[in-house]
Amino acid sequence: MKITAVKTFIMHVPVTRNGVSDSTHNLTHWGAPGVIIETDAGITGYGYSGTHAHLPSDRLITQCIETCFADLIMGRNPLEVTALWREMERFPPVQWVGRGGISHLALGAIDVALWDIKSKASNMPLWQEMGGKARKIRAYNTDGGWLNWSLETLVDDCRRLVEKDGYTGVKIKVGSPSLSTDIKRLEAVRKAIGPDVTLAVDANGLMDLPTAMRFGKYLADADVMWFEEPLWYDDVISHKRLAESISTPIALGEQLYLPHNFATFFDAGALHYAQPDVARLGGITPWIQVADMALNYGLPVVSHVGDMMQTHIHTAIGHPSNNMLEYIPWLRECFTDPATVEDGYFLVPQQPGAGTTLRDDALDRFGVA
Ligand SMILES: O=C(NO)[C@H](O)[C@H](O)[C@H](O)CO
Ligand SMILES: [Mg+2]
Repeated sequence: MKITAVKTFIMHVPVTRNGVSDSTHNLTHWGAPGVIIETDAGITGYGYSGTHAHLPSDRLITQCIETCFADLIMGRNPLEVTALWREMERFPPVQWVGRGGISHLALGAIDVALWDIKSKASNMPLWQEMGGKARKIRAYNTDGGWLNWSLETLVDDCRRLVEKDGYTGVKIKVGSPSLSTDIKRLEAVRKAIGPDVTLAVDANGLMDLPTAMRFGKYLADADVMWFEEPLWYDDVISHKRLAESISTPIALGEQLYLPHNFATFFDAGALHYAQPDVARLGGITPWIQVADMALNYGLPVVSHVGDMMQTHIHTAIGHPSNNMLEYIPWLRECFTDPATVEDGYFLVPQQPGAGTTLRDDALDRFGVA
């Protein structure tokens, strides 16, 4: 099989109530800069990364695909996924300008598209291509917990997700201007959802170490399952100190671009829930490396969903380190096989491929130049 065409796209899709915030970001749309790879076998692969729909930087990602990586893979056999990933990841001119960031968001889109082709060529869903078997993955919902929600909306949304929609886990954003506000919101949500529902909090990297340490007591009292991205993303030492001073487990990974970054955090004992994201790490190929590492440290993987679950529901089923996955519904109308939750668990995808095949109308509806 040979690659015959590499075409890029950018989609910007509206988020819930047309605007969500966490401690660090405000966004009206989710960005999906991606790639469509055609082959001489008539099999087409789709892959994309996840951004905050900032068009100039989205264009840097698609330009990196078009001008830096496309020539490396044109005419090549797409089934040689790990070899092609290695060549692109260690392509000297690109490696020189950035191991991580834009080059890895671009690489991730391509690698996912190649795994999409590989799975379609085997006529299998990716989770089966990875050697997995059909199994239930529990969902937790982030979409009711945004920091710009009023206290009333936050409590109503989280209660509805549990009582009406059947979720057994929710996550809320923290990192308000004052810790007392975070504590009030945390306690109100725990009261509304009851003691048995999984509750996680996510600071998106905002807090300093003493504030996060102070918050630890309240997290324990509210039986919070994990404290996500409490501190600045690259600060291994402080995460290690925090992990040693509070009882609530630390979760992070959505901002880590390299398997080596995870190795450093694992080795330091600075995280407990690993959240690798194929859309940020450079694809499924390095995601498997990180998930294998986590397994051997006895640490669970609960991926961040920069892809809005389409590929991560496959990798979660396909890798034994995963039993749970984030759910955010924003991109469901873009795909032929949208990730779906019923009674708190993800349905097992049946279509061959990596879950990334676009509906015919997706680019007309959400495509931006
Ligand atoms: O942290 C997250 N999930 O765990 C969310 O992806 C971010 O909050 C969104 O990208 C909005 O910035
Ligand atoms: Mg997060």
